[in-house]
Amino acid sequence: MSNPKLTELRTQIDELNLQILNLINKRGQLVQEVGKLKEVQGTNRFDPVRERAMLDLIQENNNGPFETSTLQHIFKEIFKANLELQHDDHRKALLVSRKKKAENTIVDIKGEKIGNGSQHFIIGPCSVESYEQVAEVAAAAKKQGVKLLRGGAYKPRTSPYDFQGLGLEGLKILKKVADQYDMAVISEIVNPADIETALDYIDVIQIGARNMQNFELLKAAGSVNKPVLLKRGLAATIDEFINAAEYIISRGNDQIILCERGIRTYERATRNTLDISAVPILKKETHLPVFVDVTHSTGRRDLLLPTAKAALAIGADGVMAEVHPDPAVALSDSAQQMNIPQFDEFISQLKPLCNLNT
Ligand SMILES: C=C(O[C@@H]1C=C(C(=O)O)C=C[C@H]1O)C(=O)O
Repeated sequence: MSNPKLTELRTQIDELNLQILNLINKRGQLVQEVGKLKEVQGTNRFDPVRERAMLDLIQENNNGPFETSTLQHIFKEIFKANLELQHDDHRKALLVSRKKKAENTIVDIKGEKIGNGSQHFIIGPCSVESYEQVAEVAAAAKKQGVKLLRGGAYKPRTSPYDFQGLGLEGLKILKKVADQYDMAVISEIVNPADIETALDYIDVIQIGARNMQNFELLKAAGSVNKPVLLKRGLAATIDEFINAAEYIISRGNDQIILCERGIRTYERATRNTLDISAVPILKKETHLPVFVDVTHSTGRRDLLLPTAKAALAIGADGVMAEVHPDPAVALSDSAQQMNIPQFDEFISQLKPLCNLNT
C-alpha cells in the first residue's frame, strides 16, 4: 500500500531528523567547549540564568504549530543532556577514572597485591589498647593467612570524652607486632603533621570516614610514597568519594584503596547502611581497588558474615573487619567486634567463597 505522498513526506522527515541530529551534536560540542572554560574558571556547570534566557528566546521566536511550553520542555531536556555531557567530560578527565586508565591499579602492600583480582582481608582491633591485645589478634589473623593488620592509634571519636587512642605509642605497638608476625600495618592518621612520623611505623595510611573531605590531609597523603586506604564519608555521595581520591592521586600517589563503610540513612536497624552497589560502581568508574568495611557499615556482629559474603560476591577486592580478644571490654566499638573464635568461624566460612591467590 505504498502512497507516494506519504513516502515523500517521510523522506523529508528523515532528512530533517538527520539535520536535527547533526545540530544537536554540533550544539553538544559547543557546550563541551563552554564546559572546559567553566572548568578552568571554576564556575558552576549548571547555569539557570543562561537557561532561562534561552527559554525566553524560544518563546519570543515560536511561530507554531507547537505550544511554547512543549518546546520549552523539549529544550529543557536538551539542556539536561548537555549538562550530563559536561559532567561526563569532567569525570573522564579525573586521574582516578577508568576512562583515563583502563587497567586496574595494583596497590602493593609489602608484596600483597591488591587490585589484581585476588581478594584480601584486613583484620585487627578497632583501637590499639596494648601490645598483648594487638599481638593476640595478629597471631589469630596470621594463623588464618591474613597479612594485613589494622588498628586505630589516633581515634577520631564522636565524643571528645571517649577514648582518643594511644597515638604514637599505638603505632609503635602495631609496628612491633607486625614485624614479629610479618604482617603489614594499616592505621588511621588524622593530622597532616603526623604523616611524616607515621611513615616509619605503618604500611598503609588510613583516611577515615570523618576525614574524607579533610583536603589538607588528602593532599598530605597524596604527597608521600605510601599506600592510602580512603574510607567513604558518612554522608558522601560516590561522586564526592571519587573526588576525594582525586585529591590524593593529583599529588602523585596512585596507591589508593577505596573503602565502602556504610552511609548515614534513616534506617536504624544497622549503624550505617551498607551501600553494596557502590562497590561495582566504584570498580567501573575508577581503576582503584575497593574494600568493604563490614564492621562499621553494620555495627552488628551478627551481620558481619552475610555482608562480607555479599562484598566478596559483588567483586570487592577485600573485606575489613574488627577483631578483639575480649570485645566486651574493648575501649571502642565493643558491640561489633568479633572475638577470636568468632573470627575463626567468620574466616573459615568466607575462605571457600573468595579468590585468595591470583
Ligand atoms: C552550556 C552551558 O552550560 C549548561 C548547559 C546549557 C545548554 O545546554 O545550553 C545551558 C546552561 C548550563 O546549564 C552554558 O552555560 O552556556
